[in-house]
Amino acid sequence: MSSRLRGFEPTDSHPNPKFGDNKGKGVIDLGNGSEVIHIPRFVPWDQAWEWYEYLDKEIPWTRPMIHVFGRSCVQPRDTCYIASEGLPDLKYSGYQPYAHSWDDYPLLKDILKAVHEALPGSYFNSLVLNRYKGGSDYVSWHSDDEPLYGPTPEIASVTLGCEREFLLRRKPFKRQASATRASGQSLGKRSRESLQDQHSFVLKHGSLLVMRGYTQRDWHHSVPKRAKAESVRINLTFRRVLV
Ligand SMILES: O=C(O)CCC(=O)C(=O)O
Ligand SMILES: [Fe+2]
Repeated sequence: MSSRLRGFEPTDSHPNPKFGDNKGKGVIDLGNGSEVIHIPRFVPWDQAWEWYEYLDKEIPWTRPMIHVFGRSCVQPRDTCYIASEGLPDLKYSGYQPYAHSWDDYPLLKDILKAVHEALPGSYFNSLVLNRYKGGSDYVSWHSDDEPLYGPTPEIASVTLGCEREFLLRRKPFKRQASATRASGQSLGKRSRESLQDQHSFVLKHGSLLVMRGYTQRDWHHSVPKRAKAESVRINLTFRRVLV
């Protein structure tokens, strides 16, 4: 078994070798204008491994110092930032990543094209890459609600390599909304479902997950530590910086 397959088995095959095999696509209505789309088999298995190998080797990964709750720490995963020219700078957790050019990584342009094709009407001009070297690398609870993305950002996230759990947790309700929730018996089944406070997704090799609408305003997300995740996961989150 090749080393890249350690810990992975292709549990489902790809009958359709094209991108955007939407079979198994799930749309999850989180309520109040927030929505998640999950396409478990966005990229064919072998193609996804080619992308993984290239990115693992070619991307100038860094592990910067960040500042959260008044403390400095090393970000618990590798990262890299790509952005089109002329966009305002991204800054998060006191860190301003250097914006690399799409032109230096032609494969990223191909991946961007595939994502645009899977999501008609979308337009992404920047990309945050993450590399989780094992189960002790993680991203803690946060939302990508920086003003430069606007009030309803669409964020498309591609997973390559080791599968990891992705959690969404509703931010605390505002007073009026929680009163509505407390009187839950008057709500229909669909409304009650949409008031679920936490969702979990297993993001597999080659999958695509999209957060839309008010998901960044109303929900936090995280990729928690997992002792059993022994190998590397690369994640690409495509975003649109407003100009
Ligand atoms: O790795 C993931 O699936 C999520 C990464 C993330 O939330 C981020 O880069 O903001
Ligand atoms: Fe995020």
